[in-house]
Amino acid sequence: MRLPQKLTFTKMEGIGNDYVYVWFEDLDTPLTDPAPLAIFMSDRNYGVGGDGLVLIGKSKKADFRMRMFNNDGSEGNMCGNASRCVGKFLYEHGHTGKTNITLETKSGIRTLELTLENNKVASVTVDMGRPIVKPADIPMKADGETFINQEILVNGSCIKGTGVSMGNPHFVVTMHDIASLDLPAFGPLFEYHELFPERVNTEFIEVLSRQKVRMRVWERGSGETLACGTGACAVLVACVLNNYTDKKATIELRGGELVIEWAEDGIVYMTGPAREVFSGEIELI
Ligand SMILES: N[C@H](CCC[C@H](N)C(=O)O)C(=O)O
Repeated sequence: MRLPQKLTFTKMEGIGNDYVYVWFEDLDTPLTDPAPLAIFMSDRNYGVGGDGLVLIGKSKKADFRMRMFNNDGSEGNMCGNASRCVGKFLYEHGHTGKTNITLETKSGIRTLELTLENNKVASVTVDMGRPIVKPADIPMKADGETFINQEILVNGSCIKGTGVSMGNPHFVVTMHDIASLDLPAFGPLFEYHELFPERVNTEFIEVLSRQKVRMRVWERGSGETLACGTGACAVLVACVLNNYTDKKATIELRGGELVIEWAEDGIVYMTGPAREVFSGEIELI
């Protein structure tokens, strides 16, 4: 099935992590390789503009399915901010009347709990699954059962960090004054570090209290974004493993705040807003 000449899209953002959303009835057949479409649609000069592209469609295993692509065209296994926006899109564009939706992702089936205000989706709570901390499964080229506050050599400097996967790989680094970090220079040194065979999303954090953490993120495949949902979850998990915070905390990101809880059932829950910016139609070049 070929791509249509014109594509209807919806631009949405989850605390500033903005993606272009496209509904495809069947996510397997419409595109042989979605990467070029993701690169074009994400382009802030020649396309719609965003941190990436999210395709939404029907699923054989859950209510719906999403596939997300970073703005370099690489496919991510899970996207926390996008999953909240998908919930809002599905409800407000008439694809469902349910406020409890199951969503098939590359990292497993997630549950979305929509909170309505005046029949609009005000916030969404997502079951983000169980964190993975064994280095081989993150994946990281390191032995052992965990990689907690251990050193890696970055550009000649020893940097301590904690490895966590939320379906996608994360490395959490505690620093002073993250606002002054030159992320465009520093971020790629982690993203392409030899320790991470599938690259990595890196979070740089300041612990403000046992209930609040400030973070910036350099995302695999998208660079610095204003927010990263899976990253916020990885930060909470890393902070609990290092006894920096309680098992529920507010994560302050450049684009806004997320409440993350690592519950007694072992699942990490993320709660936050989702917003539709505009919809439109674009001629594919
Ligand atoms: N760049 C990530 C995917 C997007 C994650 C982030 N935007 C989120 O909200 O979780 C990766 O390649 O693993």
